[in-house]
Amino acid sequence: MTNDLSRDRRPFAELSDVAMHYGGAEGTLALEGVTMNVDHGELVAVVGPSGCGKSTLMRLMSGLWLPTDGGVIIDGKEVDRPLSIVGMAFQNPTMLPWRTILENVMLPLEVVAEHKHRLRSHRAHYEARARELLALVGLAGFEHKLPHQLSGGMQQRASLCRALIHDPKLLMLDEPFGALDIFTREDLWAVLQELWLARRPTVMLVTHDLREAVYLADRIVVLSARPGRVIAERRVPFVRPRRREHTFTPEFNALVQELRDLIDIARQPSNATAGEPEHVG
Ligand SMILES: Nc1ncnc2c1ncn2[C@@H]1O[C@H](COP(=O)(O)OP(=O)(O)OP(=O)(O)O)[C@@H](O)[C@H]1O
Repeated sequence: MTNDLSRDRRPFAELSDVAMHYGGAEGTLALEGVTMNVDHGELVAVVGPSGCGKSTLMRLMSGLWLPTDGGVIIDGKEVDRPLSIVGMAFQNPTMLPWRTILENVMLPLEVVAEHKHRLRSHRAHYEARARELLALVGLAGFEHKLPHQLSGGMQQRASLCRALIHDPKLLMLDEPFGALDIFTREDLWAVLQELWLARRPTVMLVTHDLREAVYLADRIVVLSARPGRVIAERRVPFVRPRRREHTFTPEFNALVQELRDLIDIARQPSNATAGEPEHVG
């Protein structure tokens, strides 16, 4: 009992002095000295200059790569292999073109060993869950369409459902709305917020869009230019659910501007090896 309680008090994700060196000593140092925690159910956005190691951070947290230095602990366990408790969505929704939207959403249940068994015995339950998610993102009635029959924004909605179908404890979103027009993107911020509020998975969101980070995140982590280090963190104080009209308030825009200034500083090469991160909020 005591152990369970103490485990619950631990952050959900703990990164300690993490470094990632691709291709050995002569290769690319993508991240260095990254130390950060993420709480259970927290939505953290990671921003930083292009190529600073944001996607690398996501790969290390999901166990797709192992760090060359330091440690990553997720949900109390050292990460030493790809995690099955992760759901992922990327800039490109990568739906399998020959499968219907419903079949694409169900895909993670078929490929992750521990879910395969459950799918066999509880197919009706999972299919109902897939339909429920699709309805939540506005895709009721499109279950039996093929991906090419949907717009990019609709495919991205479906890919969020696919990332959530197995109720992952950790949702990794790498530029999920980067390829979409601004109107669709803003619609999907609201959709994502609703999905997150419904079940509260821990979410890591990589984005180049600072308005997106401020709209969605509880906390924003700013990385330096490569090798990426945490140079600042900002807590986002705005109440939820956030709405589009909030993005026009002076407080919202002041935070976006502050992040923009931090990234400008981060982009200067001399700041890639800045010292202790600055924590605010
Ligand atoms: N598999 C790999 N092998 C070698 N180098 C890699 C690999 N993946 C990434 N890198 C390098 O590591 C650095 C960080 O890449 P990463 O994709 O993590 O950055 P990013 O911040 O996500 O980039 P962007 O903002 O452009 O999406 C880059 O210099 C990249 O070229």
